[in-house]
Amino acid sequence: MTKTDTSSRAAAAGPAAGPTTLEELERRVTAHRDRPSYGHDALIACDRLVRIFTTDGVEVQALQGLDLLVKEGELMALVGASGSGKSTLMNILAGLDVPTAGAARVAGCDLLAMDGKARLRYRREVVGFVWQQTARNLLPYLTAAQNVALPMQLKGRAKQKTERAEELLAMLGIAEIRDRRPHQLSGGQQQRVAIAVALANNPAVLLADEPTGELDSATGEQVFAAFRRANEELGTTIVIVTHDQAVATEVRRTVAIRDGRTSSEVLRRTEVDDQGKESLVAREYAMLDRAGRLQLPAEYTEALGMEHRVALELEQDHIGVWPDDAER
Ligand SMILES: Nc1ncnc2c1ncn2[C@@H]1O[C@H](COP(=O)(O)OP(=O)(O)OP(=O)(O)O)[C@@H](O)[C@H]1O
Repeated sequence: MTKTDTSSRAAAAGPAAGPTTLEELERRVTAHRDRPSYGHDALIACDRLVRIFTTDGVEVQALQGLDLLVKEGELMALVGASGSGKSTLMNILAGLDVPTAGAARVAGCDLLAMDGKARLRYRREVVGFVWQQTARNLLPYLTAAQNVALPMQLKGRAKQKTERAEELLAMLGIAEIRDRRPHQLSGGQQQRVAIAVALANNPAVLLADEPTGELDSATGEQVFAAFRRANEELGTTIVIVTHDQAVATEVRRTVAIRDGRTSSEVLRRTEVDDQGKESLVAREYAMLDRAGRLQLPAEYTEALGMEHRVALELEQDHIGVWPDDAER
């Protein structure tokens, strides 16, 4: 696609591309200037996030300008092929790693500007996390209730800790295992205790990296139900990285990451037909990044033989993308 190509086609596209008056231009400039900043109302806002790893002189760009907004109270899933950058993003959001460039803000905390003390407070109080490896989430010599109480003790909330630990275990349906140590629990029970631990200090965000990865599907469902419960009862914002199709399709929003960027999103909503029958409707969206770049799904471009150059047409309510017709 060349510039001339786009503008000549756009010029032919009718009213949307019609002549522009000075007033119209001024109005657009003012509207642009007065626009709220990117992600101003989001709880998690990643803006052109870059993470470059250098090992033995070789650079790997794990995140290549990733944009992501998550609203307060959302329960959403992140999916993507191995190596696409999911864990890198989660480690940054968890405050365990620092991005190379870009901006990332979680619950008002600037993840690039925090000093060591602020980072520690962030990890203890603002975010909670649940890892795939069940053993990584819990201390083996403490009981379930003691594991849940520990983060509160570290924060200096020793008084309420026993009561809150029991409340959380009960909410997640595992009150009866409070006095057992991790090795006396099933994988699913361990992950539910891990969720209670992560929720102990009432974090703004709960992050989970493949939390059902080591579990069979029935147990995975129970663990996912515990996340849903936490989201509904406590209003905690939850981001789950998953390969598990069942989890990915159970949430209202699934964001796909490809080559270190968010590439597409599936939104699901419940529709009620004339007979009052409910059904879940899913729609896939492509992501337009802040530089105006769009990743077209490979199966679409391959089906139409689109490779390097495509033709664009601006219409009143959509933009058309056509295979290259320059040589015809
Ligand atoms: N500490 C590191 N040092 C060097 N390269 C790294 C490091 N961590 C991640 N990478 C590289 O960055 C890219 C993204 O890795 P990441 O672990 O974020 O992917 P992922 O989507 O979580 O994959 P998976 O689903 O397999 O866990 C990969 O190419 C990986 O090899």
